[in-house]
Amino acid sequence: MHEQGIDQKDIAEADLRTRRGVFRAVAFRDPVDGHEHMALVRGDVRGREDVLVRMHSECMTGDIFGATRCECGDQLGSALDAIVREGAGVLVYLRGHEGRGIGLVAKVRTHILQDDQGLDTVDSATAIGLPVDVRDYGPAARILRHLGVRAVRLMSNNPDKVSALESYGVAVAARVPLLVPVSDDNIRYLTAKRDRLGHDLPQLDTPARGAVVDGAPVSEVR
Ligand SMILES: Nc1nc2c(ncn2[C@@H]2O[C@H](COP(=O)(O)OP(=O)(O)OP(=O)(O)O)[C@@H](O)[C@H]2O)c(=O)[nH]1
Ligand SMILES: [Zn+2]
Repeated sequence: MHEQGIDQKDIAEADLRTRRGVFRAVAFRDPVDGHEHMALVRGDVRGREDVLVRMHSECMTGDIFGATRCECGDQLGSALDAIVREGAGVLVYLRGHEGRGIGLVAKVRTHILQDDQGLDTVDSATAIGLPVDVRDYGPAARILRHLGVRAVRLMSNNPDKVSALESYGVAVAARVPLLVPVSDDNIRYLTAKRDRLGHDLPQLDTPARGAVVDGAPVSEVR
């Protein structure tokens, strides 16, 4: 099968100083989905088989405005901190993933149903005739290949993301939990992800809710 690479005209990179550290910011337009995505790269990742990687799905409410009903904003910060601690790694920020791929307006519609009718994150999507998850991880696989990453340690609590990335030919050496503390605001969302979507969220079981993990690569699974 012919494999589509990223054309030089569709990619540009520069150093980016952030509050969390300095990264190489690699902006690229994906040849398949046409979205502009960004990879933040730290350290030397080319040719390595143990690269700490986060594939982060765009969540405007959580990432930009710090909404507390989901844990996206905390995960974004924790993943960058983990990469800085590690000395090397890649965070791929994936556009077009808003609302697990249904878009921002539709996601906010699901919030209305969650708030007014008590539906969870799964039923609130299907209630408006939309799929629960239509994200494509091809762009992440293509930029990781472009960066010369040979295998990754994937920061995620979602086992499906491991198989999705592997289906694009990127080897996943391990899954690294990226757990944020449970709060009154996010407990409904986290519980639904565990019970309906099969995410591995052990912090929901610990009695000392809120005291757990900060995104450090605590223990690697598989
Ligand atoms: N449809 C919908 N999407 C949501 C909702 N809350 C958050 N999202 C989106 O969910 C995406 C993140 O996916 P999650 O299911 O939280 O987590 P994940 O990426 O599968 O797993 P992790 O790697 O462990 O973070 C982001 O794009 C959010 O915009 C919601 O209530 N409804
Ligand atoms: Zn979110």
